[in-house]
Amino acid sequence: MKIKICGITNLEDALNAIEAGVDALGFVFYEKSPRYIDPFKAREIVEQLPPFVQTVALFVNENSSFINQVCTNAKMQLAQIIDDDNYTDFNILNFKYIKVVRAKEKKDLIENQGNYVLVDAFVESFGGEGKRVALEWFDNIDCSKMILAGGLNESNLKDLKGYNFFGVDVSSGVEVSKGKKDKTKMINFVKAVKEI
Ligand SMILES: O=C(O)c1ccccc1N[C@@H]1O[C@H](COP(=O)(O)O)[C@@H](O)[C@H]1O
Repeated sequence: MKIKICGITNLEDALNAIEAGVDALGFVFYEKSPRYIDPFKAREIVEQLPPFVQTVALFVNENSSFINQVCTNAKMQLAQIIDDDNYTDFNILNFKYIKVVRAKEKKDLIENQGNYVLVDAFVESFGGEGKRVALEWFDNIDCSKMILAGGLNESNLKDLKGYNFFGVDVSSGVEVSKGKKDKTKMINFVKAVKEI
């Protein structure tokens, strides 16, 4: 199962996450988030990373030229896009992307089966609040292309057994405070994923 840690704001956390064994690092380019990072500061971090780690740029209701510009400036490889208001024209994006499904009910999952999507719990602030998606909504759903986010931590990952998620994404569950990751929590999170 692939593992992404989101809300990276500094090099130390990025390197600790990689040492723990994650596949992808997320950078938040949504200015209202406490985990926001300036694109050029993100680039400085990215330039010091080892190979084979995917860099993911998170956007909330942004137009495609902004997304292209930030991904270029910050050297991002994949855009993670919340697009509730249809601001993004996906046809003119220069980068690979994954859409975020902010799940409010099981129907939201049924509609997105078979596509690579990141499923997060619906929260007014758009994410990073530790709120979980009701796991029973995934019963009888094909989760093999879904990345689950929302309220995951080292203790509740065992609940995902049997669902066959493509990946998991975490932010607050591995933090000491908003925007600062905890090395031990990241190590334990990765270990717990491998035990699923
Ligand atoms: O992390 C944020 O601050 C954030 C802001 C706006 C939209 C999304 C955000 N984070 C995403 O939310 C998921 C779930 O976070 P958590 O694990 O429940 O704290 C996280 O994986 C980010 O992709």
